Amino acid sequence: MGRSPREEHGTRNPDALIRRAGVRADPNRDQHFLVDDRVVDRIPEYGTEMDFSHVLEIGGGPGVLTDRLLVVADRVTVVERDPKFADFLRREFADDCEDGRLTVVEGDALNVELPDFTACVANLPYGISSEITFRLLPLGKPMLLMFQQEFAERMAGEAGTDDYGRLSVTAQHYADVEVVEIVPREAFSPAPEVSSAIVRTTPRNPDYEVDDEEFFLDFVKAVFTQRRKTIRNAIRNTVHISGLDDGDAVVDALEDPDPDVLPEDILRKRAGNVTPAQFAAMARVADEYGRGGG
Ligand SMILES: C[S@@+](CC[C@H](N)C(=O)[O-])C[C@H]1O[C@@H](n2cnc3c(N)ncnc32)[C@H](O)[C@@H]1O
Repeated sequence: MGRSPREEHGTRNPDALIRRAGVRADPNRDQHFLVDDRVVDRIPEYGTEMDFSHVLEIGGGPGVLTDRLLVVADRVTVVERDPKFADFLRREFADDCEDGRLTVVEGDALNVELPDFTACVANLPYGISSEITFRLLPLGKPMLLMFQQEFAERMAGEAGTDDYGRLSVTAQHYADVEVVEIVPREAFSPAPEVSSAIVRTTPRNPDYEVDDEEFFLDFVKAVFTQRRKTIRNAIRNTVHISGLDDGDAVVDALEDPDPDVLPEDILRKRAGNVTPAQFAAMARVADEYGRGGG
């Protein structure tokens, strides 16, 4: 049928793709391309439970991952900001574009309109890791994303560990987050300064209740800005961030918390030891006693 070279030769070789693209990678524009075939081959394998009918890829570059995604997905939409790479992807995968199996969207992944995708798989531009992740997570789709290792571990961090922080609570509010593979610098060209890690996110409803999501996320952000302080002081000192009208009233209400949802010493704890469910319970109290003059 004269389809893509994939059908005759299997998947495309990363070095050959980069050579054919003929564009020098610019690390200042978050361009670090995967060159280790074994890593690229494993990425979709972490998503065997995912619905790959329409996969979104952010940052296609020379198309190493795009090529693998076209093997496992019915359809792929790739967003690429650099016009030279977007143009290359359209040429290199011309057959897939013509068939409607690949759509190349040229633009900034933070602003473009995203399609109605079923899963997202990407070796992300690290400069926008946080912003793009929090654009995608609320959409409730499963994802396999490559991050800097430290960022990945903070996303997956559990209460009581060094990695646990605002990023852990907010990411895990939307999904279960697992680090599935650490990827060494040498797997990329040019090699980035630090190791990377592949994260799998599986959307879920949290096992706690939040009435006002925006306030909950602001409250978590506020308290973590003072992670070395006790919760008592952190709540009082950060009303300008959490948006509370009366931090003292919240502290008073938490002196004698509901033992079913909060430990009696919650005010003496520090943010790093407070679980997401406990944050949610505190946010409910804060909402009731500390907002709107209530
Ligand atoms: C880390 S590279 C990954 C390339 C390729 N997927 C791979 O694994 O080899 C990130 C890619 O994202 C592109 N990029 C950077 N910022 C972007 C943005 N804001 N929106 C869309 N693409 C972006 C870069 O041009 C680059 O091609």
